[in-house]
Amino acid sequence: MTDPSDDTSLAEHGAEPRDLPQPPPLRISPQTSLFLDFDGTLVDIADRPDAVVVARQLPGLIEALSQRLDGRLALVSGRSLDALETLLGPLGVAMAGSHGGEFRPAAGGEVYPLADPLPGSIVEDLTGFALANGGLLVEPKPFSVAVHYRHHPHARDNLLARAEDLAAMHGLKMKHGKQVIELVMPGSDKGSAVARFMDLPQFSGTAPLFVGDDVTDEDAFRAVIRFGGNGILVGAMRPTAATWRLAGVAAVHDWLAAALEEKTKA
Ligand SMILES: O=P(O)(O)OC[C@H]1O[C@H](O[C@H]2O[C@H](CO)[C@@H](O)[C@H](O)[C@H]2O)[C@H](O)[C@@H](O)[C@@H]1O
Repeated sequence: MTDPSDDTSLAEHGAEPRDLPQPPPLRISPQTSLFLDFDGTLVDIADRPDAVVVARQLPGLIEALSQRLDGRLALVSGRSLDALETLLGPLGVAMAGSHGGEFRPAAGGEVYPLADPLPGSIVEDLTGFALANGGLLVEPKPFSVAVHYRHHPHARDNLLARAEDLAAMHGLKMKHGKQVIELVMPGSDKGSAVARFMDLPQFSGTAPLFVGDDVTDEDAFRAVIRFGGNGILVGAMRPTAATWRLAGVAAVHDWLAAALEEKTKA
């Protein structure tokens, strides 16, 4: 581990927080709805965004759970919806992408913007910065842009400063994920995406669970609590609004798969 943002910020908060218990088994019931983050939750973090390995059984597992939950499952990711479908295939589940900027309420249905498009000048500015600083990876998305410094740790502080300036100049939100700085259009985050899903008839009145690993998932953890649900942190313990914790991606897969097995046995 080379960067504290991979191990989201024990250092920033000083004292080590008390650990969280494991979640109870996931129950397939009309009161359950499920929101899943992608990177660090369903796939392990890799060197580059396009280098993640999607487990062969993962798309089928997500679709089967969504079917068993009668559509009360959504992926809520910082990635664009296009990037998610490139990696997972044309998945028949609800999704929100670009940190909540892109909202697709139904499998294969229309995509609604929850924010204004990111001005092209922001991507141009950051692309210039990336070239001038050794070639950082710039990942433009419809409502946000990510600049990855995983292979250029020396550029982190200058990138943070540049992104802070751009955020202040253009009224954008800045997010510091796992060795990535993202500028996001205001008006959407993972919490507002969860709230939009909870307005839909199939999610309404359920106790939502959100499973995520990153600091950008904290908005969603707080949102599910407002709806009477709980957050599940994935990975190492850190200060969090989550209630429970799973150790890593493999533990998430096991927890999800066990719910299907339980249902099959019932
Ligand atoms: O909300 P998520 O689904 O967790 O997406 C968060 C960001 O994930 C991706 O970047 C992270 O994963 C990469 C692949 O493991 C890794 O190389 C990078 O360092 C991580 O920051 C993705 O590229 C971003 O667009 C997402 O916002």
